[in-house]
Amino acid sequence: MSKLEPKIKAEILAEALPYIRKFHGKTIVIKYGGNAMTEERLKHGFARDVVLLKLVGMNPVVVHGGGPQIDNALRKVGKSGTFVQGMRITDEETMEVVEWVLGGEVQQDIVMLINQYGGQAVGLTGKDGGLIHAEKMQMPDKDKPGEFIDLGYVGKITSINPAVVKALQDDAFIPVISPIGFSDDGQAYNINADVVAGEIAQILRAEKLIMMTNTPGVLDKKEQLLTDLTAHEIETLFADGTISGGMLPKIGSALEAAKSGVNSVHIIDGRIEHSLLLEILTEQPFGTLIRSH
Ligand SMILES: Nc1ncnc2c1ncn2[C@@H]1O[C@H](COP(=O)(O)OP(=O)(O)O)[C@@H](O)[C@H]1O
Ligand SMILES: CC(=O)N[C@@H](CCC(=O)OP(=O)(O)O)C(=O)O
Repeated sequence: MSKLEPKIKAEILAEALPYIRKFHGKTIVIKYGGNAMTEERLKHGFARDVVLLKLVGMNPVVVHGGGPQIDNALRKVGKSGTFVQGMRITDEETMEVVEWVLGGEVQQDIVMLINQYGGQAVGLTGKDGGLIHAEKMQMPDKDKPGEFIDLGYVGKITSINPAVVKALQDDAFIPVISPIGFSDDGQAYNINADVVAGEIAQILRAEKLIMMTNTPGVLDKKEQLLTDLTAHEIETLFADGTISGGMLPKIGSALEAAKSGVNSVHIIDGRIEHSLLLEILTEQPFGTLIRSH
């Protein structure tokens, strides 16, 4: 940016005006994936962008992940992560690690950085204000019809109470949500962060849901970026195996959010500096747009 001529810099800033006006007062849910926060430079850029969005009048709500960070912590205690359809099998010891990595380290790191850049972030887990109620997830076993795979303490969201998030937004705070849900008896559950982001976006009637990850967006079998996907095209990608691993819950949640009225849903490359600003404040198409039909 500093190498650009002043005229071009000014044009880029002026280009942002209609978007600032359009999204003023609107809720933007940002899923910040663990794969997009592996470098310090990216984390700082992300925090600055979130603060900028808040200062120009938008209401960013951050839902963070931390899959790679959980993997690192598990390695230190001699464990390795096992995933089934993008969900981590979570035994009791893993759940403890998930709680301190997500609800502790990762969340507090993001809160601190946002505050460092002049924002007022507040970290929440599902326990705070009864935000995320969950129960044990039952995942059907594809190979054994009628049977389920035991994923341990992986949670399915039963309800979301957005009151605490709304109160914080009204008070100029930036909520930073960890994907940990709780049952009535106080059991913690590990929930995929894409699923939480999708449901939070729906319940808050967000204008936008942006999922920041470590690919340019959704890729086809030849690794080419798919800039735009309809529900029907997504079904085909699921069926022919183009989508796998962590992209399964991501696209599933993105599509659900689009169908439930979130105006625009995007999967973007969080490894590109200021990718959030590029998506929200410029004309340039960026990543994959998920359409409801
Ligand atoms: N069709 C696809 N297009 C892009 N990425 C895909 C696709 N299918 C599977 N993936 C995988 O999904 C990953 C992103 O999901 P995930 O690892 O959960 O990231 P995050 O931490 O951002 O949620 C990519 O790094 C890639 O390995
Ligand atoms: C059930 C389940 O898989 N939970 C995820 C929660 C973190 C997450 O979703 O992180 P990313 O967004 O970085 O992938 C996990 O344990 O990795």
